[in-house]
Amino acid sequence: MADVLSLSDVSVVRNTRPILDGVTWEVDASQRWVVLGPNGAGKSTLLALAAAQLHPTRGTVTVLGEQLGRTDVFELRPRIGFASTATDRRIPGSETVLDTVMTASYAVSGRWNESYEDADLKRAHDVLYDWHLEEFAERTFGTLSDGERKRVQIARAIMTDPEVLLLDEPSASLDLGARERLLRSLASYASSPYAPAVVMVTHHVEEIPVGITHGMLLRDGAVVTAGPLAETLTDVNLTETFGVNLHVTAHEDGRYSARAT
Ligand SMILES: Nc1ncnc2c1ncn2[C@@H]1O[C@H](COP(=O)(O)OP(=O)(O)OP(=O)(O)O)[C@@H](O)[C@H]1O
Repeated sequence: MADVLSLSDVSVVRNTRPILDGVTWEVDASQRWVVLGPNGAGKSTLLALAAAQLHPTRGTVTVLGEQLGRTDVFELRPRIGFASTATDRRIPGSETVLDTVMTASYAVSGRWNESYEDADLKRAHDVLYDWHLEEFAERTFGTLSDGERKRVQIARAIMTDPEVLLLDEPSASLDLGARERLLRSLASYASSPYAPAVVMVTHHVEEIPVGITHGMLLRDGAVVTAGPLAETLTDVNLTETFGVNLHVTAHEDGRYSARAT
């Protein structure tokens, strides 16, 4: 069994409709995955299962060796780094960037009465430095641009040294410069031998950072294909996934682009 994520014939049904349908997937600690698919394909639902935020209707989901439904998710969640639009909404706008990142140690949003260790403070400053956020440490989260907020969310997700990092559309809504800077930071993170397994969701092959090793293409809640990235990102697979004739180009620097034919 894969040591990070293992899904066996998993379905999630809402209003009698399967929004994930018979998904089987294994993720190892050494792998960095991208999940691609059109709007409504079920990507965020898949990530919510991996983040132990959701239980499957059918099938089994094992996260970091713990089977959902048979484990205390409140003990499991601190081992998972998760950044998504939903986690963004939970961060109070009045919180400083430093506190936003540091409160991750206590799996809370919003500083209250926790007492922080010096080690937490040092770790938070190190993470802010790595994600080019030092100058924002005392700024409040609500005053940041979209790109800065995305970086803070990722910094918060990795503050606790998670065993798996899950990122839902980390570069959505960013301008070109902010997207490229973020992709460079993600590539540098993903290429570290000390980084945990990474799973990121995106709509665009242009948003896949260098260093991603595996890909899953999802359409209508079902896996079109999954495996090593270069084998997954083919014209035929992308065309089937997105429902338009697509041509994908693998660039020499490890990035991808795609356009309709
Ligand atoms: N609680 C729910 N009740 C009913 N339908 C839901 C629920 N949650 C999600 N869905 C539906 O399930 C489908 C998959 O949603 P999901 O957010 O996982 O897709 P996605 O691939 O992440 O989409 P997007 O790219 O647009 O963010 C969508 O059609 C969505 O409307």
